[in-house]
Amino acid sequence: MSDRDGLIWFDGEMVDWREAKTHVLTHTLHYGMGVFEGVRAYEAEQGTSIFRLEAHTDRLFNSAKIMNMPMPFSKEEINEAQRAAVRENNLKSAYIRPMVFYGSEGMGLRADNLKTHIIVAAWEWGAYMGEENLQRGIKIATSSFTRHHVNVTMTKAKSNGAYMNSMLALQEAISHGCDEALLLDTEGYVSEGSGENFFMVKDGVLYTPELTAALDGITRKTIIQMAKEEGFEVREKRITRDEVYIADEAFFTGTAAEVTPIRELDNRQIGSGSRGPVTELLQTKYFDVVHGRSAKHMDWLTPVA
Ligand SMILES: Cc1[nH+]cc(COP(=O)(O)O)c(CN[C@@H](CCC(=O)O)C(=O)O)c1O
Repeated sequence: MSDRDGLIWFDGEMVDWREAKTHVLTHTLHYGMGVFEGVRAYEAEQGTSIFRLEAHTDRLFNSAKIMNMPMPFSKEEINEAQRAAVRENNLKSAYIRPMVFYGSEGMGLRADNLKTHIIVAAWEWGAYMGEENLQRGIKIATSSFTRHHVNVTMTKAKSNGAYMNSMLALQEAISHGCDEALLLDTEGYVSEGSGENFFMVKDGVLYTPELTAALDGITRKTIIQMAKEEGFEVREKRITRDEVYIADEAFFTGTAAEVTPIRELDNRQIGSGSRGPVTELLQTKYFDVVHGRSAKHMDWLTPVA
């Protein structure tokens, strides 16, 4: 990722991609206290536009507040930094990574006189789990790793260190021939994927876990609103893994994953074993909105030009 042409926004300046470096004694590198966002810009009718920019920036600031990290720039400055990162790199579509970290001003857990730094990088990043899986659906397995306890890791913050749990779960799933992991919470109920929120469909009703241990996903929020606009009932409830086994459809949502159908969990085929009709309808609606093809929700798109 480090050796490429381009520019990265770093503490208020656009710097050469290869020069956007930090010292090996950077505090966040050692202790993992940092917060980040995953945001997407899409080619749209009205030009390249960032999807739900303000919602992502709000969450970034909320994550920093939860971690008690002072923010040295305003929300408006970070919104503009994301627009600039896409625009200055001449990207037609992009995955955008704002990240807030403590620098090398000190070491140790006391975190005295540390300075908060912010970078915003943007690059081309296609379908998170492959174009073919957007239709075919993915194969997942229940993880042996439990999702964070809500009083151990602050799960409403998108914090750097929380993703060791995600990486361990995803690596385990891949080692067992699966595409993704499904993590249960500390009480054994379905929580979310390593980097996605979870939905299932049963008898025409959409179900998604109560947030508790899961990240308050912006795509989750978007799909819930779109589903209700289409007349579907959406219930947030405690879901058990065996309810997923006998579901009619299941899918993940996330900025990177977008709307990814799930065809199998723990060697049990879900419904038809490929993308279901409700999943397809919501996936199509989602892609129409992010590409500016839908009259609805144009306010969710922020042009970068
Ligand atoms: C744990 C987790 N849960 C749910 C979501 C969905 O949230 P939202 O993007 O607001 O709908 C994400 C985003 N995962 C990001 C990180 C992916 C990565 O590989 O890094 C993302 O999708 O950008 C998570 O990391």
